[in-house]
Amino acid sequence: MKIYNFKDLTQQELKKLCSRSISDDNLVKSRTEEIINNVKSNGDNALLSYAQQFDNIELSSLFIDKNELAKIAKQIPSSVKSAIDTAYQNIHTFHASQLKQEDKVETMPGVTCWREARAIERVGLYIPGGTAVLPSTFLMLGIPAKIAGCKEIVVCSPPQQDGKVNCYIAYVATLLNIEKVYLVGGAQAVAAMAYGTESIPQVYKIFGPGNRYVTEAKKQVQNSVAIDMPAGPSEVLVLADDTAIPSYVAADLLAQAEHGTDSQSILTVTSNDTANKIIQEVETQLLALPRKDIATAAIANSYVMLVDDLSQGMEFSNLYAPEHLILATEKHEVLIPLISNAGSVFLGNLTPESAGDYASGTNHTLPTSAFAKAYSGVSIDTFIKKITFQHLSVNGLKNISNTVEILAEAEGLQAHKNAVSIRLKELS
Ligand SMILES: NC(=O)c1ccc[n+]([C@@H]2O[C@H](COP(=O)([O-])OP(=O)(O)OC[C@H]3O[C@@H](n4cnc5c(N)ncnc54)[C@H](O)[C@@H]3O)[C@@H](O)[C@H]2O)c1
Ligand SMILES: N[C@H](CO)Cc1c[nH]c[nH+]1
Ligand SMILES: [Zn+2]
Repeated sequence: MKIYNFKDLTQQELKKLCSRSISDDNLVKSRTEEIINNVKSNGDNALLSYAQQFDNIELSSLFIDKNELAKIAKQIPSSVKSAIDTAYQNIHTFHASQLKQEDKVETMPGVTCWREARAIERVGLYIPGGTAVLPSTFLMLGIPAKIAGCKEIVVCSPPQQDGKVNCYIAYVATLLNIEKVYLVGGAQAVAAMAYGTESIPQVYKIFGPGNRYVTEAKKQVQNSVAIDMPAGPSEVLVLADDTAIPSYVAADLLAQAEHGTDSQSILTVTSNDTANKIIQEVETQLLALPRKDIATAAIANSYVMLVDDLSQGMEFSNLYAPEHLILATEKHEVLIPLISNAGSVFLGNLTPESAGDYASGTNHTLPTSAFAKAYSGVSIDTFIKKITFQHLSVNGLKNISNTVEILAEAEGLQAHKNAVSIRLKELS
């Protein structure tokens, strides 16, 4: 891993190090555009031919229905079933706690304003399945969608080699009472949910992480459909000092590196000595990983940032705005107020990022590519809209009328003024 020293870098150099751009970004953009246009024009036929091209499978059906999902789900080993059940409970508990009704507010006597939440009626969930099938993502998206009360939940995930989904995905589908899982991956799945095809219903909002094609497609369809956020290749920034445990930090860096060759794991560290111990551990642990090649490529795409102290480390972290921030230090409490940009934060040496990936309860669908500067991770809020309401009593109308009439006149909008005056006249 290349080592940089924060205080030696110019603003321009820091900006470049924080950018997640990759040399073939333009190629991904144009291929994605082509895929979206093809799905728009050719619907299901385009989806079937992409399944052949990208997933090496000739599909006889574009979906698996509820009955078949229930049959496949029975193959799940009991240990995995109970791990999914525990994760389900924790994720459900944390997300259910986010459902809150807001108070009505009287802004002036007789003028009452409030907001009420309504679920987005039709949502589309993308469950990644290219380099690894992620039933955990199905839990992370399906549970809040159900709690929020979304009526129609469309689920897309790439097909397996047998033209079906695996038993973990099928089991989660049965837990969530999902009608169908569509066997479509990549940019084509996003296009299908954005515009609809003969088989796949058009939705109002698309959720879920994915590779660069999926994430680029979500960005490109935004003129027709809402999206949760850009949630692309996984990334982590670990901020470590001399109280960090090198083997733990190395394991955390590798956990995100094994997701994909374009993942990034950044070590921000207060001493050269700790940096070297951690790098050594990364090299050792890497050799034992089954996904060694993927993780090696991601580590080659990563780096170490040396900082003078933890607060300078936080300054860099806020610039980088990581999807995951791990504070590998005993002094994590005092750093919390300094965090301004991060998707999800893991505090202290005993809190591995994998806990949040699977089972602690927080959501693992999080903004990448520095979008943590402006977006939050998925939560109940992502699946609802908030509608504002207002009611004016007689007193309220009298109290507000003068202000509205003067402002309407100032804007030259006579009809706006009339809408108040006509009511006021009736009252006098
Ligand atoms: N940010 C988050 O919250 C979060 C959460 C979980 C996973 N992730 C990320 O999701 C990603 C999952 O990626 P994945 O690839 O394993 O699965 P994926 O399901 O996102 O993508 C697989 C699909 O990509 C398409 N594809 C593959 N190569 C293509 C090409 N050359 N041209 C066009 N389309 C192509 C295929 O249709 C394939 O079915 C990883 O990068 C992981 O780090 C992010
Ligand atoms: N780390 C991923 C989010 O970037 C989520 C995940 C799913 N499975 C394992 N990890
Ligand atoms: Zn992960």
